[in-house]
Amino acid sequence: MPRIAIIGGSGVYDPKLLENVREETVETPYGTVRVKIGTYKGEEIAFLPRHGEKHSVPPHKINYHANIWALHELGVERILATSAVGSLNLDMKPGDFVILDQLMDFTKTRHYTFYDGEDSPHDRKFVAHVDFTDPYCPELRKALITASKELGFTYHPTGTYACMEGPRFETRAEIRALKILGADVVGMTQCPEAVLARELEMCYASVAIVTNYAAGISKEKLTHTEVVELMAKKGEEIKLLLMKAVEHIPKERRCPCKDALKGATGE
Ligand SMILES: O=P(O)(O)O[C@H]1O[C@H](CO)[C@@H](O)[C@H]1O
Ligand SMILES: Nc1nc2[nH]cnc2c(=O)[nH]1
Repeated sequence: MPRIAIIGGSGVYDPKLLENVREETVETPYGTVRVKIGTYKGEEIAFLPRHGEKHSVPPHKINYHANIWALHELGVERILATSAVGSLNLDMKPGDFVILDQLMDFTKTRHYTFYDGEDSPHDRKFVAHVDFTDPYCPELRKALITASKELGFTYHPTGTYACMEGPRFETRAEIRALKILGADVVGMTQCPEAVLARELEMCYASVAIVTNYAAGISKEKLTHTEVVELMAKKGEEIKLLLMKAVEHIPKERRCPCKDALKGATGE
């Protein structure tokens, strides 16, 4: 049973980092999910490409609920995710790794919780308001930071991610506003993926890979081609980083994630 999962974002579509890969189909109250499961140094790891293996699912159409619920069903406790981002911070250049520590949600049409009371399509029909002060697991962030350091990669130990609805890229004015609000990088997938993991008391952290400067900062037109091309170039490093990070994940969970529902339901 995999304790750890990797969710691959743009450019990270296959579990080439794993051996003896099999596929499991998981039925969830939100739909069916196919999850690859393999091993790395004897540790079972689940892998899920959030946009599908052929990048056929746009960010606003990803079934985040089914994905996170399926990983929970498989017994996953810890999720490491990649996300390709635009940078608003000149110190965070294309090719840099950013170990996210904060996020702001500017998405518009998404469904943000598992806890819809009586409308919930499962037996968790209670109301829950989870703490999200620190949206990323401190233990997983530490593992990603240690791995980045050990591998000698150019990385930033903190970064604030602004999640936009997409699928379009931002306007110049939107990036100007996000900069004032303190965003370092911008993407389209961390919300609701991060909070859904927290709602099921799973640890979640994301390593953002800067693929471009954001609209109005970049001198060039923004293209998804540029994003995928840079992610392909960084493929080997991303694989090394994720695997090294897995080696640093403590067996014992001593983080607040595992008790996220304590106090959240008013009980
Ligand atoms: O966040 P990931 O899945 O890496 O994808 C990023 O890349 C796409 C834009 O090129 C958007 O989906 C954005 O969120
Ligand atoms: N929203 C958004 N997502 C991205 N993913 C990679 N680059 C970008 C960007 O500039 N904006």
